[in-house]
Amino acid sequence: MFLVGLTGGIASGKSSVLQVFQQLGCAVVDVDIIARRIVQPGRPAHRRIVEVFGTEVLLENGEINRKVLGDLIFKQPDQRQLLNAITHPEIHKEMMKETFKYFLQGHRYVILDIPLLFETKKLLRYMKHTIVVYCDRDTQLARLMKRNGLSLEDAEARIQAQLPLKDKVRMANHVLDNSGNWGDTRRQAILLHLRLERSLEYLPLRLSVLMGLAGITSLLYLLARCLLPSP
Ligand SMILES: CC(C)(COP(=O)(O)OP(=O)(O)OC[C@H]1O[C@@H](n2cnc3c(N)ncnc32)[C@H](O)[C@@H]1O)[C@@H](O)C(=O)NCCC(=O)NCCS
Ligand SMILES: Nc1ncnc2c1ncn2[C@@H]1O[C@H](COP(=O)(O)OP(=O)(O)OP(=O)(O)O)[C@@H](O)[C@H]1O
Repeated sequence: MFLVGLTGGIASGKSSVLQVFQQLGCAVVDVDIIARRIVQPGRPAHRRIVEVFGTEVLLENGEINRKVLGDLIFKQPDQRQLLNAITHPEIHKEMMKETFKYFLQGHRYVILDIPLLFETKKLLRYMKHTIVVYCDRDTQLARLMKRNGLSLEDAEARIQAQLPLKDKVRMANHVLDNSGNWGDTRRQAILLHLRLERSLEYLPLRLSVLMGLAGITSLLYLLARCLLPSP
């Protein structure tokens, strides 16, 4: 089994693209969903968040007030680091569990949507392929403001909290341009899926060619030893 890391910028279209892969039958892991699960009341990360950030970041029902915590951490890098230090180890544990479950189910590869794949770099070494979902900055800003109902200032703060998307494009093996209409992005994702599948077929083929070559070499060696007179 191999792993494919899907990443991009905030609101660049990662979740939408992940859904396409899921519809095509791929095993997918969505880190944003895991990040929401591990901060539910009663979980260790929830307790740590309240200890560090206080009860001001809670809703009346005890759940995390994501708007308040978001406004805090996207504007203050030191606060963001504190939150990352609490949540990331828990997120990684859950990610590994979900990926292992897919491995046991016999999936040959898993696509993981990891927003901070290139920022934290920790998980990069496990990825055979990396995909960046890109869109130009104005489109990203407009989609983020619309989806989250954010002001220009708040949306810009969220984009600034991550590496520039253009840098991520340079680091990726595959890039999906989601600046245009959704149909176009969907087509790009389907084509990439076919390429990934082909690379899977290629692997066993390459392995059998190598094993065949090794077999022929050993055979020739044995023949040479039998036929040639010993010194
Ligand atoms: C700050 C929180 C409460 C804001 O919640 P909100 O519902 O508004 O956003 P959501 O969780 O849907 O995340 C939306 C996007 O924000 C970006 N983002 C989230 N956390 C971070 C972070 N710590 N640093 C930079 N970008 C981030 C990602 O692109 C993510 O896809 C939440 O994002 C959170 O708990 N973040 C810490 C966990 C984390 O690092 N998640 C990112 C995946 S590793
Ligand atoms: N090609 C497109 N045309 C128009 N709207 C789009 C397109 N792609 C995505 N969107 C919209 O842009 C918003 C962001 O998309 P999406 O949630 O998939 O991004 P994301 O990268 O997963 O975001 P986040 O980083 O916050 O998790 C959504 O409201 C989505 O419906």
